[in-house]
Amino acid sequence: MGLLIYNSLSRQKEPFEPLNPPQVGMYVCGITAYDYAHIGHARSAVVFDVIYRYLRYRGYKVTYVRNFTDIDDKIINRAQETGEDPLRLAERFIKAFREDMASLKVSSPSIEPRATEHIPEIIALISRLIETGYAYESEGDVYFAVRRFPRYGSLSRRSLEEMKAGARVAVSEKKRHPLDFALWKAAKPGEPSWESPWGRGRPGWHIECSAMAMKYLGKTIDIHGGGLDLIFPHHENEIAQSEAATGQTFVRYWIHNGFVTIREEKMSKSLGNFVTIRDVLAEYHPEVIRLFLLSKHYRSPLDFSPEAMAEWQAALERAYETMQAIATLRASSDRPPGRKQIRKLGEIESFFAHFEEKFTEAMDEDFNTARAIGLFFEGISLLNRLLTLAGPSPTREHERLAHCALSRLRRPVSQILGLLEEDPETYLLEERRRLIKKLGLDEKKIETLVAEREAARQRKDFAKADEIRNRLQQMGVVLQDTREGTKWKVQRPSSPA
Ligand SMILES: Nc1ncnc2c1ncn2[C@@H]1O[C@H](COP(=O)(O)OP(=O)(O)OP(=O)(O)O)[C@@H](O)[C@H]1O
Ligand SMILES: [Zn+2]
Repeated sequence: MGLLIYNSLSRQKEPFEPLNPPQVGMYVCGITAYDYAHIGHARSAVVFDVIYRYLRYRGYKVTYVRNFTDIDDKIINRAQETGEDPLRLAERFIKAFREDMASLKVSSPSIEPRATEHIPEIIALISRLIETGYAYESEGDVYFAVRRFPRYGSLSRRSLEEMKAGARVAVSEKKRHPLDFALWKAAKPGEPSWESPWGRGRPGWHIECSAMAMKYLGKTIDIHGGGLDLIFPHHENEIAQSEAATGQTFVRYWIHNGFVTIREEKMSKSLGNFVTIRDVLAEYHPEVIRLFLLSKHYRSPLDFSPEAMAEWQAALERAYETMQAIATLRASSDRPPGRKQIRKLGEIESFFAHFEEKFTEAMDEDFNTARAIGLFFEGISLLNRLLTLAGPSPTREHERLAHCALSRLRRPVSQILGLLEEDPETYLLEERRRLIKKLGLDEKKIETLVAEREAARQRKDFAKADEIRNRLQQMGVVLQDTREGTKWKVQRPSSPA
């Protein structure tokens, strides 16, 4: 079966059939650049990054457009508070957002248009809406007349009356209907503004997305995405503006991601309950953040908490430990494995032979990353079982199977989810350093003690060696004597021994 996508418009899963396969046009509403992005914004970016990666993996040629809103009330208000030029302020936060995305290994969209660079397209679209009677000018503003568009409300499935009651829209003398929304706003003193047929002013928020989406992707686009909060009014308005102007279907599949919540409440700047991507990057490896963000189906709510982060951090560390153990596994015995072992190894081999198929089946079901991640960890458990079966003297068969299984596990996990892309040794060292810092330990001191114990063992002073081992243990440092010398690890306070 092919890819199924839950379409917010029909409220059901539909087979994905782009208009002109293998081309796919995808537009996602990006940030309004007036502050550092929070982990809710990161979810939207990472979810659509994985959708973008998966469509390409499935052979589609995707043009992915994600905009920057670089002129808006929120930007102007913030700039007034800081005394900065609004366009400079937006530029600063766009730069910061790009840095955050690079850290999180979010692939760059094909095009990242900005509202202020598309004023002529926006003006042309508004002019067309006025000509066809869908929009009207009022004292230098231009509004969209929602009553002229009978399908208004089809995405959120609400009537004008229900929307009016729910949205608590500002009543304005300038508007013919309370739900009419601004396409163009007359300039106020001191605000950035552009020339237009209606005098100087600036575009409203909704029209920029219609203008930019249609400029780069045509009148009908395959996928349009954004967070759940954008369904009404933003996406409802985008449909009205675009379809009124072209007479054609604007979007074939609407995809909306659920919220990152904090104690069950939407993480948002206005509520002040947010944690920036930067804050989280200071504490966790980017792959831990990606893993957390993909750990639930993209439409479900996802609660952010230090406990949840610690859980995924420990899980990913175990996966890298397994990878490291397999990377260093070398056959030390020439004999073939015993009969009982052969059966068990056969089961493991069969799981990995079908791994990619099962993984894509999960992703085909409306990008079910939660199920794909479940498979990933099932694979890690099986690799650990394989390591146990291999024991201290692995055969060539163990070595072959371990390496083959790991590469089969790693391929889709890395290509589609953007995980397991680090060198395991480097990853584990980095995580150890992070933990040492968090626990306030002294790495140099630990290294010295480990070396002193090694020296005591060499001169067969076992009492001294044991004493040092105990001291290290009290600090949470666990020693492992291997053929390549003594290795050490810091125990995570909450993790079981
Ligand atoms: N808590 C969240 N969880 C998931 N997605 C979110 C969350 N907050 C915002 N988004 C999504 O991130 C994208 C960029 O959002 P935008 O910059 O418009 O947010 P905002 O409304 O300014 O943020 P806030 O809601 O914090 O005020 C949008 O697709 C939006 O739906
Ligand atoms: Zn938008």
